[in-house]
Amino acid sequence: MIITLTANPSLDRTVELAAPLVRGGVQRAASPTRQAAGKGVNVSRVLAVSGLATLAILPGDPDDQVPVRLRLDGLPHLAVPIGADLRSNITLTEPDGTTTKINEPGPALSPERQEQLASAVVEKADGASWLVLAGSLPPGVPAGFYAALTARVRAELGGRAPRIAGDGSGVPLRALFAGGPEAVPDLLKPNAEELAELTGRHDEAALEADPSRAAAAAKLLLEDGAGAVLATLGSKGAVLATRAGSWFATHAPVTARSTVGAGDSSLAGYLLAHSRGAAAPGCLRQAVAHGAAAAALPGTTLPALNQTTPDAVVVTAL
Ligand SMILES: O=P(O)(O)OC[C@@]1(O)O[C@H](CO)[C@@H](O)[C@@H]1O
Repeated sequence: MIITLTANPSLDRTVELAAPLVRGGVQRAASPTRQAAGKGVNVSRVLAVSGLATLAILPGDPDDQVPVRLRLDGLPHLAVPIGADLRSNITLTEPDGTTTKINEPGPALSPERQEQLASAVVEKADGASWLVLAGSLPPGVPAGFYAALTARVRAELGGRAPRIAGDGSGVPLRALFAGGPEAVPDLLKPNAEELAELTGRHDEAALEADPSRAAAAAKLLLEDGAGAVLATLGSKGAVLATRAGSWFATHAPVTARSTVGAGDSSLAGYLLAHSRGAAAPGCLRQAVAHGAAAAALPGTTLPALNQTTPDAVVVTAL
């Protein structure tokens, strides 16, 4: 069982433009779609569609659009009521695959709601194989929320605690490394921008352009205690750094329609392969195959295992 926590879920609204975006103009949308989403929800969706047992934990009232859609979609989830509407995030895609995203802050979570969410996670994580802590934190939630939860899960569950993966950006990820060794995740999944921000090593473009630089930056996070770092590098592929070695993987070119959810799909691909006993290069291969398949799909549409092409991925040791 893989548990995901999305502290700040969203209703993702995607507008596919039939022509390039004209700022200040009026344009007609080709096909608007709405999907219950957020980083952890997306990871759970990819796992579920490929047959892995998963539970998505999130805040949300029973009649909110996000839990309502999750029920209709049949995705196993646990929504902790918060008495407020969840956010709606907007994605604009252009014909050349350019993806523009506008994310709302989300509703504030009171300390009482935060505790309800955290205790639901501790209860459900008991005996799970992985716990994924993913996405931004809504207003009112302290930056150290994921770090404190990681340490609490390990302290309360001891040997029954799952491995913990962190996926997201900015302050909550940095806090994982500031919270002492017991808060550092087993797996971290930054993109190039997040890796640059976390390590202060190079800028995003330099890391995307040069896998060895990305691996060197990822190794700094291993020195800080992370078990493994899966750094996604957009259309270039991804780097996996572990104590046993580092690898770079790249996929044959795909025509991108929307990159939303590509990173979440990569993480899910990694977890799928890991759950099936694959070694590190095999986990990286499936991560990149899932990321590429997601980029070729519209909006926040996410791929099943049989829509991915791991044979089109080349993995090299660094
Ligand atoms: O604002 P956050 O929590 O960082 O990211 C939220 C989000 O952009 O992440 C997913 C894609 O990774 C989308 O489904 C969702 O809208």
